Amino acid sequence: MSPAPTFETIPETVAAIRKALPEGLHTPSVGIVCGSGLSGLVESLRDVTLVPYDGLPGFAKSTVPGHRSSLAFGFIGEKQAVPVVAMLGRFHPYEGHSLSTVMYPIRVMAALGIKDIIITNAAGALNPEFSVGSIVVVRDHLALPGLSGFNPLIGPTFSPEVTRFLPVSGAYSPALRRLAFLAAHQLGLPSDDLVEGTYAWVSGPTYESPAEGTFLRRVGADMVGMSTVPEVLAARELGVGVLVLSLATNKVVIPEKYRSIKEEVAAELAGKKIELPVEEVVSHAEVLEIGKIKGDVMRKLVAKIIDLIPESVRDATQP
Ligand SMILES: O=P(O)(O)O[C@@H]1C[C@H](O)[C@@H](CO)O1
Ligand SMILES: Nc1nc2[nH]cnc2c(=O)[nH]1
Repeated sequence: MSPAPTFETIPETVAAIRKALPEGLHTPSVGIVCGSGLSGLVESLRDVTLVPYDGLPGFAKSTVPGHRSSLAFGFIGEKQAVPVVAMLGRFHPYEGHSLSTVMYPIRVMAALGIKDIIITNAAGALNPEFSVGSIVVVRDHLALPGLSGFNPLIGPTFSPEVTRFLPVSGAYSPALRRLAFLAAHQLGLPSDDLVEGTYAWVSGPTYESPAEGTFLRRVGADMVGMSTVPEVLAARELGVGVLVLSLATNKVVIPEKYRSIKEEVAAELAGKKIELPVEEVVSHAEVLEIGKIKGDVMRKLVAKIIDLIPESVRDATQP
């Protein structure tokens, strides 16, 4: 595991990034995090400058297929040219990265000047009403590792300026969530394409057992994934407005009734013909495939949302 970066290295990282950038991109106002298979969001950017993570103090390398390892700086928007920075690839604790490493790029983007951040991820749908391909505007989270002793903010506070006790009841900006639905309307997306829900953060890298899926659904989660919440906390700690868009790449297996091998054997011994159920298995390849199929919709949505953020909001710290 790379040594956990601290706030002391931020100025050094910011200086290294700015050195690689043309003048107009030194202070991006919106950050984007591209989830698994969603690095194509970068195609909305104009006049792109890529800054590889390699060589940036405090940055690690993403080891997950579907995650590149670069920051992309550029402009987005039809109405206005909004300077943005996108993370093409994120860090996950299951890769062996410390939680400080996972949060570090968010803290660097805040130091560069972002006022809002749009965090995307690929996640499993627990809510039976959601379809594969639905985009979920996250309204709340269940931080399972946080509740069990691995809150990303445990330890010395990141800097002397941030609060020790961060409230998270309003972490997901209602103003930005509203813009997401307005943007979907303006793009003419079918109403079922964009839904609202609660994201459960688990450590991974295993997908959920049927009992775990059942448990998470019963305690109120609509989606489950292995990222995002540490990034949300890091952003909120620094007053950055947060919007999370979760792409439902698969349905989590939640059995109505467990298959009974005992009953199957009894039926077989009694000479009865039985129909064996098809076993559903989630795979990262399937996750990436849905990312590819829905990537263009996600890209247009993110670009439209950024276009709709009024300058007054981008220039002020979100409530
Ligand atoms: O980085 P995200 O949260 O988009 O990636 C999800 C969670 C795991 O990293 C991976 C599992 O398929 O996709
Ligand atoms: N934990 C978890 N993460 C995912 N990322 C994409 N799909 C899934 C899933 O089903 N479970």
